[in-house]
Amino acid sequence: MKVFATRVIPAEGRIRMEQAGIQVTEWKEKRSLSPDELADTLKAYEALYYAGGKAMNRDFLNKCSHLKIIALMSAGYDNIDVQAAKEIGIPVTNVPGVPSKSTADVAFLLMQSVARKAFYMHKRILNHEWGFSDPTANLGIDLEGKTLGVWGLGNIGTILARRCQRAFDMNIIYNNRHPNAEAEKVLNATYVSFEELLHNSDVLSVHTALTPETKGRFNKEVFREMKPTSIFINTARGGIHDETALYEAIQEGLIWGAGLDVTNPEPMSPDNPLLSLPTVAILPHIGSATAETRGKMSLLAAENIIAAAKGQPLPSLIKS
Ligand SMILES: NC(=O)c1ccc[n+]([C@@H]2O[C@H](COP(=O)([O-])OP(=O)(O)OC[C@H]3O[C@@H](n4cnc5c(N)ncnc54)[C@H](O)[C@@H]3O)[C@@H](O)[C@H]2O)c1
Ligand SMILES: O=C(O)[C@H](O)CO
Repeated sequence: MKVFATRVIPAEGRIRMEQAGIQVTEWKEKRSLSPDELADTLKAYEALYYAGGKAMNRDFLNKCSHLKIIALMSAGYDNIDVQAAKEIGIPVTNVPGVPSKSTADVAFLLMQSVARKAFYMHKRILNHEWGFSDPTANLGIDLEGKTLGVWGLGNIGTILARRCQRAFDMNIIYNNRHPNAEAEKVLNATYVSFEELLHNSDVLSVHTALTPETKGRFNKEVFREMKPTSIFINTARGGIHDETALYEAIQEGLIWGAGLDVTNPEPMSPDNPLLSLPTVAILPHIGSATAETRGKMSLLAAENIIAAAKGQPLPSLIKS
């Protein structure tokens, strides 16, 4: 089988495929191929190893109906029309659960960074503005004993909740499509309505997928319902919050601050006013970016390709 990868992929995954006799070609340029360029390129391949790039809509998928598999090297699959792929007959796989710990760690990092204005303090040092002696200056917020609200208590939300409970003895509330009895038992978490989540969270962390239902959900009206001392965290997808509304909400004191690993669009413009706020911490979508996790993600995507080549059941086929 001949596989085209949309980026240079971690060696673990590439070597695994090569050992299985699969020929892997990687797109090595920094710019992403346009959908038309990618569709043209794929005429010479039987499988797509998607490690980032442009969104894959029905029109693109129709042009690639010969593919035996599209293997995503991500947990999220909002970048592809899975329903269209199913109708066209292209199986799509992802890497569910593999990036969860590393991504929960980034959410944990962001909430502490916002609570203590860490990114802003770093910028001040670079600007020769170290010298604060006033005991009322530089004040942050303690997280100990506060309430973490998780929107979407799945793989990542559950790990974050456990981290917060162990490190800061935080109380856990959550809202999910369905109550999660197992998590409630392990975390002593309480299921609440979306409105209660907004009203009662000191830190509100978003972990749902980006879907038509979650898109733009965190708008000005929603931020208005949150505590003025609360911290908004999003490591899921930038499309879930409205960035202008988020900026206004912090400026107007509707919430205390925000930590984002995902923005809308990506990359975020360096001129975005959010970047100038002391209680904001923004990272360039690095949730899964550790050597260990990226290696494991690349391996599971490779295993899916190998299974497709052998005509075996795919380890992590997206069914919906
Ligand atoms: N920043 C990163 O690098 C990074 C890494 C991995 C995943 N992600 C993102 O994080 C998301 C979550 O990943 P996960 O592995 O925890 O997924 P998951 O499927 O295990 O958990 C998502 C949870 O959200 C719930 N949910 C979905 N829609 C909802 C809604 N409208 N209201 C309430 N709850 C809803 C689901 O029931 C589920 O419990 C992914 O979809 C992906 O977009 C980001
Ligand atoms: O969904 C994921 O796994 C990450 O966001 C990387 O795309």
